Amino acid sequence: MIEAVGLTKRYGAKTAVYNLSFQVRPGAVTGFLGPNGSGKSTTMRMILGLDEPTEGHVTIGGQPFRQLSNAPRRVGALLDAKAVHGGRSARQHLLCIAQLSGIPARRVDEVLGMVGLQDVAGHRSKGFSLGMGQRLGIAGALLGDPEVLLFDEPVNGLDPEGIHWVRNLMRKLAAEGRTVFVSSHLMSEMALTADHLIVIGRGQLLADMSVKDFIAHNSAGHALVRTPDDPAQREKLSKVLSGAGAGIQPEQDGALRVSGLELPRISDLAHDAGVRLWELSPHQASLEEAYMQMTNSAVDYRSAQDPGQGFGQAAPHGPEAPAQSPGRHQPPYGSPQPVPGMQNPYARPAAPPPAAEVPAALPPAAPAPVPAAATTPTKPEDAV
Ligand SMILES: Nc1ncnc2c1ncn2[C@@H]1O[C@H](COP(=O)(O)OP(=O)(O)OP(=O)(O)O)[C@@H](O)[C@H]1O
Repeated sequence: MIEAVGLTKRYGAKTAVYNLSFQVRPGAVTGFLGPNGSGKSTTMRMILGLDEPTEGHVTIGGQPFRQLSNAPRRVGALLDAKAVHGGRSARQHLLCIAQLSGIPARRVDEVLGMVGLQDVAGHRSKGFSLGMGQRLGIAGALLGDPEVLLFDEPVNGLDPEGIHWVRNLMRKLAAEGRTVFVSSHLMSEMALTADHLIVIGRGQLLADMSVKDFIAHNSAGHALVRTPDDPAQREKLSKVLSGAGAGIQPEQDGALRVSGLELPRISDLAHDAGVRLWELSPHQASLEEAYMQMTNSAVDYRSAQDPGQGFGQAAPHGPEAPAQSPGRHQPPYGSPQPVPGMQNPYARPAAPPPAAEVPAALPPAAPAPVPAAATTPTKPEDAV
């Protein structure tokens, strides 16, 4: 098991990770999610003893990585697939690691076979594609047959077959009882791969729960309502539903996105108003929508022209949905539910501040405010 307690990392004035506490348990794939620059790699480096925490600590099996006996056989990691001597062949690269770690040379051919690189084992890695490089990195992580595995963006650059293969590999490793911690930007992929999620934004913990609970707690479910193609009918229904407390958002195809009311109530109100419905369907937010909703204010680097802007946002009209009864899994067509015991430091305030403003809920020692997020598509350090 990996356990982080109050993990904080500051680089000068920049707080990359702030007060992170979580556990990564064996026998499951735990997805590590967060927008660019949210502190995922920094956290993984601290787990692996490559960076010293400013505050807090992190252990693997109860001990800091650097104090583990026989660490290469207990922990395997893929952090940066490009960190390979390009002049060496795949086999030579893995042999070097094996020799340094006291791992028998025969294991090299085993892992080359496991990742599908056996036919190019003698080729120099500088000629490898991005996907082949990822496979070589994964082979390096598997070399010591470790019980704890960390993968930073393992599907980066892989084709669909490769992504499918990584998914199955992660699940197989977890089924064998290993601790598997995987960071990814691909939400849809995490939905298929991970059992549990740890989500961070600007270095802080946003969620630590099962994939199922994450969607249920963070999705703003809504109903799609379609009337006959008559603006007067649509207008009439909008007024009636708004009057009953619903949030209404017109869709481009003429349908209405209705939040805050149960489907039967929408149906009854439409019937009482004499408006016929051609469609009344529930919409369950996907993991991607739930994630976008949660991290929306925690995105450091956003394109100035975001075609997905507005995606997953709360409906602009009407009051918030009434509080849901505890224990319900699916919020019925309302706003995201607060997660018990979990504070979202980036929760959207009632009147959203300008993009570059610091969210009001941020604690004093939180990461520094982000400069001009809406116009800075690249990391500040990239410009140096
Ligand atoms: N050595 C460093 N010196 C200064 N700042 C750093 C250093 N390493 C990371 N940072 C900053 O800390 C923050 C977190 O970076 P980190 O690479 O951990 O994020 P990430 O979630 O892995 O991002 P990405 O998904 O883009 O890889 C970023 O703002 C980054 O610029």
